Amino acid sequence: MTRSNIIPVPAIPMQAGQIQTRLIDGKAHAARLTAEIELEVAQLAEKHGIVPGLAVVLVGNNPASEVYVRSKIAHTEQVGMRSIAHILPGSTTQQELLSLVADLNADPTIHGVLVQLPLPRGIDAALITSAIDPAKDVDGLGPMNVGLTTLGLPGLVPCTPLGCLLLLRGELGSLKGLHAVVVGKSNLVGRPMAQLLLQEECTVTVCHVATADVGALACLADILVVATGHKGLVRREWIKPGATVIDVGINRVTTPEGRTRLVGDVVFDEAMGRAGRLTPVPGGVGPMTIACLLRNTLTAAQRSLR
Ligand SMILES: Nc1nc2c(c(=O)[nH]1)N[C@@H](CN(C=O)c1ccc(C(=O)N[C@@H](CCC(=O)O)C(=O)O)cc1)CN2
Ligand SMILES: [Mg+2]
Repeated sequence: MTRSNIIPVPAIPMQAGQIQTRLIDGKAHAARLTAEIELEVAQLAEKHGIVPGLAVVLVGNNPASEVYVRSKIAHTEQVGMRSIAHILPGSTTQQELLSLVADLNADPTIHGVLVQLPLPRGIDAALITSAIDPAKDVDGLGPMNVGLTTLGLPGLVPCTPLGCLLLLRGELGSLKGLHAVVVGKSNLVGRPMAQLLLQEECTVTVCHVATADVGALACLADILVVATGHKGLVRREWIKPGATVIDVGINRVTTPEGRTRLVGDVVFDEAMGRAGRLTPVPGGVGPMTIACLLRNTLTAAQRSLR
């Protein structure tokens, strides 16, 4: 290369004390994981003649859930697994749903069962997730898998926190001794996330809606995981310079031009130049949720051979 074909790149002005934030590419991490899964699915078919089967149950017509379910089905089939969709009307009763779950539990061609959340009013989500056979509970949300995750024993780990953990391990290596602050205590993300980080020998602080000064705790974190569903919650001062920030929030906002776009719980522009590493929304945690669902479905099928 001669000097003449080096195109000068305009310098991006960095303020004093600013950090060059590395964006965590969730799509790339998920693509690597998915490629491994695809190989293992082929091996399972070749050696044992088994094709993992995933039953996806959607009740009602929540537009976001419809998108996620379509995406789950498409990704399942892309890696060579089978997916069986049960799309039920919003009028479905709890008893009808329990009866479907019982049928899926008894079906030997189904290795994974998931019921998309949220469920319509009148259906007790905890009752439904508890009814899924723990060996097929690929969302890891039933009491047996929650218990196994808490004890650090091999079960099925909830997809979003597992995805966050794989991103953190992939980016940072060992997490031992790091201070992790988890903001949010949902069954889907916050609680299992805290347990997984504890398993990695992090020092874990969990903040939630009743925590007095979340910012004062958040800014002590080497790893900050935010899963609250409140857009704009995490401002620059909440982030310790150089911290790794995992933004699990997915909030739909309308731009002044009338378009819808997704934002996280972290004010992205303020986190840039402050965090050491940051997951974008979209393209951060979301793709890993789907990849981990595939991982859990494959694991459930592999374990069914034992
Ligand atoms: N039974 C379950 N219900 C729900 C879960 C779950 O893990 N199990 N998680 C969420 C929704 N969810 C999967 O179900 C999910 C959310 C987001 C994404 C994702 O890929 N997001 C993209 C953006 C996609 C978009 O444009 O909307 C991203 O962040 O890049 C995947 C899965 C609640 N319910
Ligand atoms: Mg994301």
